[in-house]
This record gives sequence, structure tokens and C-alpha cells, in this order.
Amino acid sequence: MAGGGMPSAGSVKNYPGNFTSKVLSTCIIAATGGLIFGYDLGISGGVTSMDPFLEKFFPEVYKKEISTKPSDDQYCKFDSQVLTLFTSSLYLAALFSATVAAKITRACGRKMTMMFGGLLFAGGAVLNGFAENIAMLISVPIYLSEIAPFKYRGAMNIMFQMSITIGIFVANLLNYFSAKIKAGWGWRLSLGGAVVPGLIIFFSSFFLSDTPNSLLERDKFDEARVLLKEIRGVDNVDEEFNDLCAASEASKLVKSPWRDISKRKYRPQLSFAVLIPFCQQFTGMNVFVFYAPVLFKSMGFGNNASLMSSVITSIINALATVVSIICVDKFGRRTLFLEGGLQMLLCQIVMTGLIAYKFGTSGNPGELPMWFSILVVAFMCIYIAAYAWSWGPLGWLVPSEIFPLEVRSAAQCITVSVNMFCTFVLAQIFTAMLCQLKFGFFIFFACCVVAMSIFIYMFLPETKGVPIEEMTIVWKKHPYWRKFLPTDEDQDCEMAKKGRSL
Ligand SMILES: OC[C@H]1O[C@](O)(CO)[C@@H](O)[C@@H]1O
Repeated sequence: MAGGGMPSAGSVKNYPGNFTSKVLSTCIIAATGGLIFGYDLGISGGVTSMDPFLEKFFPEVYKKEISTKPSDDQYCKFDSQVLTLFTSSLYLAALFSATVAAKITRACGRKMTMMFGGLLFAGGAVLNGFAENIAMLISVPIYLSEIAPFKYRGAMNIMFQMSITIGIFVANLLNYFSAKIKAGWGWRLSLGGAVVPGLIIFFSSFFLSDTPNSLLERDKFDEARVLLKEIRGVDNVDEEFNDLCAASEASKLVKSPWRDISKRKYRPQLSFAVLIPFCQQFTGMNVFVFYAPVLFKSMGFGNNASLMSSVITSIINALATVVSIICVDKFGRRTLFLEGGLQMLLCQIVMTGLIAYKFGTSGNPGELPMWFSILVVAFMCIYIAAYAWSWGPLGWLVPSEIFPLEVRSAAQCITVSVNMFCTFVLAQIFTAMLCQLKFGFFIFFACCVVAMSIFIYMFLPETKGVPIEEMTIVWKKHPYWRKFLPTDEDQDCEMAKKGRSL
């Protein structure tokens, strides 16, 4: 049932339009929304490995860390549910704000939501609050997918993930330098530094226009047509405009997107809205993003070496995302998912072998040779590169492009909530899992990667090169999902019923 087929040429519309500088600059500005999220993702791991921070807030963990001798079990050195709560709680808070943000983005438009989120975040950073950036995760991927010409939608959307990875890199770099501050207040600088990305997105959102879809959602027809002409760089936008209007009309008939989304006809998309973020998190990537410094320290690296290794892995993460931008509209989403899955699996197997060989089940590696540290970091980098051109960016791209307008914001909200929930769970249980499963920890994620790759191979239709408003075609052609879609007669009947009840 491998459902990878592209809709045949001719079955998909080819709207006229150019790749304008307006679209490019708008997408770059919108994508900066990811900086904030990336900064959050990257900052906590380094901070939790800084001794002055541990000593102040987690004295028990600090005592355990300094009293652990090289001959003790290294797997359990940082095992503390309170320590992991510091990182995981950010995602729990984010989970709660996801539902509110979906309402805001539908009512106020994508642009206002981004502006509001940036400002809140900048303010929140001063108070060291992190939850607000969720508005970005809901509005930016949809914004990018809606505004991009369909042939470049993948690349434009992945700019969001690109800026997330830049945020992670900046956070790691800052951690590296702030840990060197002798007086021990470097962790304050790291946590407070979040104000900068917040202000960047707030000020840059003044230069954003809304998307035509979002204007139509709020009945601004003339503005939407003018904007569409401007961003496509041609006058002849009638066909696309009419389709957008039709989609918007259909969307207005839906009074409760939350109830509608559970209808049978949205089952294919809903399955992906839930399973894509779920699988994305169960690749195990965030274990490295959050806890790389802790992991490196557990493996006997010194303070500086641990933070430096995280800087290296975050550079690889950002660079490999560029590969995805270049390839996604050429080779398609499925190819990247499947290649990335295979590469991650191979690395996980090698890392399991290496760690099992040196640390065994006792967690006592003795003296660690240089070749071992180099190999571990190298395979971690290859693994991270694989994630960075597959599940990382596609985890935002695919959900944002498969939903019809009427339920798009609600669906993105589900995607973000599932993502945050899984991020929370994994961030919370990481140190306990490592302590209990030892090197088997990597085997767990390897099994998850096998399962998710099979799932993608069997069930994900290719969405490259299909205009977002034409997406139903890919489901109608899929051997499994097509049975969930209404026939044309069903649709006429539903429209008639809705028309009567108005
Ligand atoms: O770059 C890695 C990061 O990217 C994400 O997948 C978000 O898209 C995070 O969950 C992860 O920390």
C-alpha cells in the first residue's frame, strides 16, 4: 500500500506567478518567529549543566555530581525528576497556551498573532517566563505555507525550522561563553538573553503583511486580491483568488472547527496532525538538544568540552537544515523522511554499540580514550544531520500543508499540542530512562525510528508540487485514505443541507 504516488500531471492546477522578492523577504521575516522557540530549546540543557546554577537551584543534584567518582555508575549521575522538570515544564506551559493561541490566530490573523507573541515573549524573558512562544508555532508554519508559491512551499516553510536551529545554535554559543564567567552569574545571562529574539520578531512583524487566506477569513476581499497580485508578481491571479475564496467560503460554513475536525472526512489529515509530531519527538532528537551537555558530561567530557560539543552539534543541525531547504521541493517529503530515518537508525545502532562497549551495564567506562569521544560526537553529528533534513523541518511542513482552510488553525494547534506534550514527556523522563535502560536507551529510539519509517512509507502521500487548496487530490488518490473522503454526491448533499440551515 506504499502510497507515495504524486498526483498525475494535469490533475493539479498550475497558478501563474513568480517567485517575488516580496514573498522571499516576507517569509524570512516571518520565519524569525522560530528564533524564540529555538533559543528556548537550546538554552536549558547548557544551563542545567552549569555548576553555579545547579548549586543554587538543585543542590542535591550538584552534591551527587561532584561526589560521583569516575568508577561510579555514570548513567545515573544526573538522575533527578526535579532537575528535568526545569526543562520539561516549559513545554507543559506551552501545551496549555496552545489552545488559546489557535483562537487568537483565527480571529486576529497570523500577523497580529506573531506580533503579540513576540512582545509577550520579550516581556516574558525578562521575568524568565517561556510559555508564550507557542503562538509562533501555530501561526508561522501556516503563514509560510499559505503565502509561498506552491512550487517553493517546502523551502519557504523550512525557513521556520532554519531559524529554530539558529536559535538553538545561538543559545548553545551563549551558554559556552556565559559558563566561563567566573563570578558564576553566567546562567542569568543565558536565561535573560531570550529577550533578544523576542524583540527581533516583534519589530520585524511590523514589516509583515497578512496572508491572502487570512484576510479572506476576515472578509477583506479587495485587500486580499491586491496582496495576492503583489506577492505573486502578476496581474492574472483570478484562478488562485477564486479558489482561495471558495476555500474561505467553505471554511466559514464551519462554525466549530474543533468538532468538525473529528469528522470522518478529515481522518487522514487528523491522523498525520497527531502522528507526525508524535513520531518527530520519538526520534529522540530532543534528548540531544536538551541534554547534550549533560550527556557529554556523563560520558566523561569536561565542562568546556561538553558545552563546546553542543555548539558543534548545533552548527551541524543548522547547516543540515539548509540541505532540506534545497532538496524538499525537488525530491519530495517522502524521500527525505525515508532517507533521514535510515540514516538515524544506522547512527543509533553504532552509538548503542559504542556506549555498550565502553560503559557496559555498570556505567563505569574507566579511562575514556580520545578515539571514543571523537567517534561518539561524529555519529551524533551524522544522526543530527539526518534529523535536520527530515523529521525536524517536515514535522512543521507536512501538517501545515495538508489541512483545508476551515480546520487549518485548529489542526495546527493539535500538532503543536502533541509536539509539546511529547517534548514534555521525553524531557521529563530522559535522565531516569538513561539510568534505567543504560545503553538500551538508544535501542528504544532506534525501534521507534523503524516503526515511523514504515508508517511514512505506507501511508504518507507525496505533497510536493501540489497547491495547498488542491490537497484533497492526494488523499483521493491514496489507496488507503481515499475511502475516508466523501464522494462528489456526498459533498453536494452536505452543501445543500448547510445552505438550508443558514
Ligand atoms: O532542531 C531540533 C529541534 O527542532 C524541533 O524538532 C522543532 O522543530 C525540536 O523539537 C528540536 O529541538
